Amino acid sequence: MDIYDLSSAAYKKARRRYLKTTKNRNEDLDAEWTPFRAAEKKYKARFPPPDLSHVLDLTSVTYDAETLASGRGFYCNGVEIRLLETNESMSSGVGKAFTVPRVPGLVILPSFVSPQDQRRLVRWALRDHARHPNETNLDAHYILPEEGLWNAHLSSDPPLVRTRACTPELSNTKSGNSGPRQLVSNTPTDPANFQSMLHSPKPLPAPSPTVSPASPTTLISKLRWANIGWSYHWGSKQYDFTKGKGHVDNEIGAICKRAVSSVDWEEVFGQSDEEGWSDEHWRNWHETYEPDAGIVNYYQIKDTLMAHVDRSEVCATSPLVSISLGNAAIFLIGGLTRDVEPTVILLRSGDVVIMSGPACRRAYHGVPRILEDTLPEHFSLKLDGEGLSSWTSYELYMRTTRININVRQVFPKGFDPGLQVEN
Ligand SMILES: O=C(O)CCC(=O)C(=O)O
Ligand SMILES: [Fe+2]
Repeated sequence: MDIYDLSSAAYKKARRRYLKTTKNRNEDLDAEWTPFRAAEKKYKARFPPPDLSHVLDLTSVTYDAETLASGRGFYCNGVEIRLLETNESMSSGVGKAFTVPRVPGLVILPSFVSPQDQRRLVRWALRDHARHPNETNLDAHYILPEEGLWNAHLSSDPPLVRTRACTPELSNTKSGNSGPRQLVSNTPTDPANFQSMLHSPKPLPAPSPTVSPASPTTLISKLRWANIGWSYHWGSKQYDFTKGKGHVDNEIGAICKRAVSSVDWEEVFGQSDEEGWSDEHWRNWHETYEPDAGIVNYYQIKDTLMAHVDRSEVCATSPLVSISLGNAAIFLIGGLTRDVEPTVILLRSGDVVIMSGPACRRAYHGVPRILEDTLPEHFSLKLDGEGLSSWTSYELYMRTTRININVRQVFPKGFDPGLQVEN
């Protein structure tokens, strides 16, 4: 038949028809997509590269005294924002706090963490935190080295990291029997487990006896998260309080508290007419805020975090503080459903985002894109009082990485979950 002759008119006609219907089908699919999904798709696309002209970039924002005196919001790349702290002269956004009226309760503090502190936090996240007793995504499969994965990776004679399934002496122990956690075994799109959506295009190996021992250097590139404080159970999407209250690093806690107390919450509440905002508890955040849980996310350049809501905390309105380090990211934040068009925000190294109050704490958000080659210069420079050689391996890792330290408060301050917990 003519249709099998690639040069025939019949074939060409059929191909035109096929392309047309496929295009229509794709357009139908696009039409079904929620605004949130459409934005994810747009910013995730490698080609053509996304247009960033509608992305809120607070380090480049400028404003004048007149605008500020008027008390009105002003626009950055089409996104309405308000400045919380007053400043008399024309100034840049660095060192200030901004709100986004479309997302009541969202506060952004550009460059809140100094370059030195950013590097300290990177060291902490890799060397001190991604190791026992803090759970990581790798624990499902591997018995991570006693000295920590990062130290093993740097060692001149790195040990091979053994797998759980291949370790006979552990197979009868409680942890051996409990099997690998569900997180890594879920497919990236499994809605039962949002953190599984933090994925690379090459998914982590499924937990099975066939997982092979690996070098610490290979595993470092597969590190995706490490738990902070109260242990989170990914299968049930609940905190597992029986595991005891894990420690929240003092410096992390201090940065989060400093961020929360640097904000004039009266002003934030005053901008919103949302029901419940006048509640005393929220007004007194700066006094009652005490972070007790969280996660460190380690994104490689092609990783994404799909739309989700962090709803497991008992304190449904207490601030969630999120610190960005390394390469910049596109952060989307919408509303209570995926039908709300998200605001698109560029998060750079050192930026702190606070998600607070009933609307913002239950808003869908996600990270569809890490922007390659956006590691700030201060990650490559020699900083005073810090040995350059010891920093080089961190810089190398960070060239293709974004780290996000995401800190929450599960319980109101002083609340005792009333469990017999092991420490
Ligand atoms: O990486 C980010 O900026 C956000 C991470 C996040 O939303 C989460 O860990 O729940
Ligand atoms: Fe989140």
